[in-house]
Amino acid sequence: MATGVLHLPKAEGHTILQLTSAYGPVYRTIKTAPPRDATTEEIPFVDISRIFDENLEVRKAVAEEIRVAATTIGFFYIKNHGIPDKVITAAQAAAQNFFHQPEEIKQRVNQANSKWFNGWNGPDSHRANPVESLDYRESFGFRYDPRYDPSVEDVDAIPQEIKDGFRAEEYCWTQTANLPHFKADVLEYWRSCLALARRLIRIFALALDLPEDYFDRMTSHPDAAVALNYYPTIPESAAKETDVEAVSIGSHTDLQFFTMLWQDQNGGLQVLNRDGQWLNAKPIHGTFVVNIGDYLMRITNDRFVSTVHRAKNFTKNERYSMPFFLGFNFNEICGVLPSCVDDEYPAKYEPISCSEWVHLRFKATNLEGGSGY
Ligand SMILES: O=C(O)CCC(=O)C(=O)O
Ligand SMILES: [Fe+2]
Repeated sequence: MATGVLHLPKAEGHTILQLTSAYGPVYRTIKTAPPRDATTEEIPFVDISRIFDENLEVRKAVAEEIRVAATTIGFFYIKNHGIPDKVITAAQAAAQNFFHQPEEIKQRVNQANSKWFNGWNGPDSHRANPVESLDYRESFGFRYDPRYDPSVEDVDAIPQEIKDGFRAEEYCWTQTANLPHFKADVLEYWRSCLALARRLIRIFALALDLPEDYFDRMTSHPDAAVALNYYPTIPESAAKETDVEAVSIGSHTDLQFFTMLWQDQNGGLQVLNRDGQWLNAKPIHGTFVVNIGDYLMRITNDRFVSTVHRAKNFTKNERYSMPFFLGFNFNEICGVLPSCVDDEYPAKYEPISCSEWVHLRFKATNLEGGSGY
């Protein structure tokens, strides 16, 4: 797959990076200069305690900060997000307990047995980017289940067309029941992220000059997934390889609306800016990193950018991250948003359902994608 890349023209100090997208392979020119730390101008901090303010003008001010970040780098940190430390710590401990188990126990919940990409991905099972190394990563992922969503009063009353899109599998919990707190702690994290994401999506609506509740109906039963990522140290021998770059998770864009990523203090997340320079998005205690996904980029007519990122763990420690991915209800069909078209910029894309979108990307990836859905 990498061979096609070599025929593309390269400028001095640059190289070409191939990426997978729902539209097929795409290419970016990137600098060969080593990654450098992002400045706060490049990846800004947004204090989101203000999204709970009663005053619309205050919420609009937050939306404006998010609009600027979303239209430039496509990444920002959120602070004062209100998710209690103890919820995060418990979920991270649950992840650690899970990944530290012998392989035969993790095999019980192997994603290979799943219909819908739930469960455990073992070492060497995924390659997020076709021209980089296999991911030095294990992960555990699970998807929206209305029974665990506190905003759902009556699961039976959910319309059939929405139910048809549910992709949860209970085996994630029955096959991990040997860890007594795993299900409770991981689901508590998922629920906290879901509640925050539902508030944030209203600020995204404001940032797009839409009524604040514009996306509410489309996210009543959303494709909301958590991945627990476990990254062992990349072995030195792999780091020395020159023909293929060793990565913890290869260069990719996330697929859906937006992602909220908690990462531990080890560092390793890198974000590709518009100049093709890799920036370290260093861990900052008490924050999440939020990034725009491909679906949001599409429905904003490319105004909001879905930015390439990857992770590399070259520390001596094992690294954990816990992204929460938000998409629309699976049956929801969305075209380019009314506020993102005008005479000068007509809609570039047809309406597409969330499920079709996910399907396209999985097809393009040969099911080798990152956890970024
Ligand atoms: O672990 C990280 O820092 C990034 C993870 C990620 O990009 C993903 O899971 O989609
Ligand atoms: Fe990602």
